[in-house]
Amino acid sequence: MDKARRIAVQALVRQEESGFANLVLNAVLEHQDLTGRDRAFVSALFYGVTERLLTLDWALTNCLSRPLAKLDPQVRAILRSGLYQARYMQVPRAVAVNESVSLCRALKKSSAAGFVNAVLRKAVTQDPASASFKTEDERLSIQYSVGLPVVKLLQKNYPEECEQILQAFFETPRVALRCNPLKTTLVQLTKLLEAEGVEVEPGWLENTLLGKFTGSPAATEAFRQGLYHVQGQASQLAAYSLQAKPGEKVLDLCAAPGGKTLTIGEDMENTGTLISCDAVESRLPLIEKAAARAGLTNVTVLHNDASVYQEEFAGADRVLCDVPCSGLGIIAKKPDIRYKTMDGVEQLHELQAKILATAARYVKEGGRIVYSTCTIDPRENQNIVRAFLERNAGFRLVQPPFVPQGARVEDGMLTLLPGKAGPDGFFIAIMEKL
Ligand SMILES: C[S@@+](CC[C@H](N)C(=O)[O-])C[C@H]1O[C@@H](n2cnc3c(N)ncnc32)[C@H](O)[C@@H]1O
Repeated sequence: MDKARRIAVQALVRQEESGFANLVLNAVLEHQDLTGRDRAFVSALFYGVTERLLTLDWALTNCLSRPLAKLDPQVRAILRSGLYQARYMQVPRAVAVNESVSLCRALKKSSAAGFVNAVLRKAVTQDPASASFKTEDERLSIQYSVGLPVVKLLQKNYPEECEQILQAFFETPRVALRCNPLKTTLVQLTKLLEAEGVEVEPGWLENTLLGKFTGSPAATEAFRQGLYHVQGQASQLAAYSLQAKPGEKVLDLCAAPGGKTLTIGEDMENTGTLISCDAVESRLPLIEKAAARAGLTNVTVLHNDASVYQEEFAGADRVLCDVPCSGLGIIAKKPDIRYKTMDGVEQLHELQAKILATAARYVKEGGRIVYSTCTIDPRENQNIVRAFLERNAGFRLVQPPFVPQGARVEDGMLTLLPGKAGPDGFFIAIMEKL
């Protein structure tokens, strides 16, 4: 475990210097010879610290006479990881403190050992739930470890639900799976997964299962055989909302890594034409591999910018615009999003509007567009769709084919709030061309 703690600290230092949590952790773990248990510990500690960063830093700052930012990066990471273990990992306080002190020595920071010991002993007693803050936004930000820009946005748009949403960002739900009806049935898949030790229960939609895995959901024999793919229930609902039929021409304009492409291709019973594109070329093999594993041969994967018109896409029956977005609905899965500044959102709104406007030129009469995001910022959702409909009188909103319990429907537009309607925040609008 000593090695696991050291590697987690190295990953935390690396993350402060650059980049996305998952990329940093994968890079750090790549060349390490660790047992499965140690690997899981590194991952839990690294993601846990990332997830609780503002709370941890608040507690540490209360026990320091100089700014946390001025400390040596390794010492800072040791303090954060020691405090996280004591507060959130059921590691006894004395063990978390002593291991952190030993880590100082192992990382040649012996001069900081006494300091780390003293700060951690004090910091473990700090609790934001019983502390007082200048404003309610500040309390929510520290207690739920979400940056102020995101807290303000949630408070403004969802004053009643804000705290419930923030709480939901800490929850780890069962893994949602989409059964591949081209290769198996739900009954067969259930049996196979249970035989592999996975507990399952039915999900919202006909081919959905919720699984409790002990390891990776991509490590089962059933997964290798392409009998299912992993896809959040809200995401499955977005693909289902397209109601793609066999033999049709369907476009998935922002498709990587391909989750919705698979669901749509299966709904089309592997017939017709499904054009699956993404603007990031390096992500296209993800779609290709997933489609091959699922046994789909009706998918054409293309490198394409969805905001630029392509003549060959015209005459489509259905178009999915699962546009790039701020991702505020999936914070539980991507802890980096907690600390988004929301700078540059206007450019994102422009791109989203352009993709939808371009999609509208592809769809034929009686066909439909699904516009979806994994965010709950109305500026990326309702505002984009309403502005589009104002400019395009030939389209109308269609009621969703399934409304999960707790979801909101406004003029047919569906909003799922985390903790209210499933674990993920999501937006789905279905528009039909008259
Ligand atoms: C929300 S993700 C799509 C998830 C995917 N639909 C799925 O279910 O697996 C958005 C995708 O849009 C892509 N993207 C960003 N800008 C784009 C653009 N201008 N045109 C097409 N794709 C774009 C990103 O690379 C990213 O893969």
